[in-house]
Amino acid sequence: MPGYGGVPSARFFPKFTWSEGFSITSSPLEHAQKLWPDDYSSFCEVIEEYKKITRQLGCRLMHIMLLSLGLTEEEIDHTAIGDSNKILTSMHLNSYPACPNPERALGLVPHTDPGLVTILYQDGVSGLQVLRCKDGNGPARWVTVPLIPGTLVVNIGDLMHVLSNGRFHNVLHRAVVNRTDQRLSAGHFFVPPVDVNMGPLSLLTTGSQPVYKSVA
Ligand SMILES: O=C(O)CCC(=O)C(=O)O
Ligand SMILES: [Fe+2]
Repeated sequence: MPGYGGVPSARFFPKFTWSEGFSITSSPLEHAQKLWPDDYSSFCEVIEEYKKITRQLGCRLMHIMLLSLGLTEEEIDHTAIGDSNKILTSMHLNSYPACPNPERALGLVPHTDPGLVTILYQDGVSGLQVLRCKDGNGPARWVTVPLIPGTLVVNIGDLMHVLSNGRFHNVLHRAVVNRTDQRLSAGHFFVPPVDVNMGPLSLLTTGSQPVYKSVA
């Protein structure tokens, strides 16, 4: 749902979620006008500009990812995400206020992003964690993503995992909160056009079984 609100998946999780957010599907104008009737235009301008630039970045990144899988430019054109003009995106702005009891709360429950890729901006406070699988150094554990000023985080979503036949891994992640600082983040989510079937790229499954079925 566009506009101000909480995180829908929070209902299914035993811990309290300590966050609020603002979802933007097309233009933020209508909802921003309601929240800040006298002072919405600079917010909308910044969001539109950020969306435009990160949209180009996300589409370019996905193109490079497909090239890295061995597809030619022509083969990319024929994939479900070959026409970048048809890629759909939405944004979610997250606020995690300082929390008096951070051990008992999470900002965002563990999840994978459902789409292709997500470009995530974090302000100056860390809190994003990814689940590192069990390895020689120990059992599965949550690892905080280091906050590097001036950088964006790119998450691989479920549909990119499927499209690449499991070559690009979607990552289970969550957001933790802390006692002293509010944290802000902004996710820009990329999904395929609505009318396409998403399955493993046939070029990646010749000679072997697709790991995933197509999803509509
Ligand atoms: O706030 C964060 O660092 C994570 C946000 C996130 O995972 C999401 O919005 O899907
Ligand atoms: Fe996420």
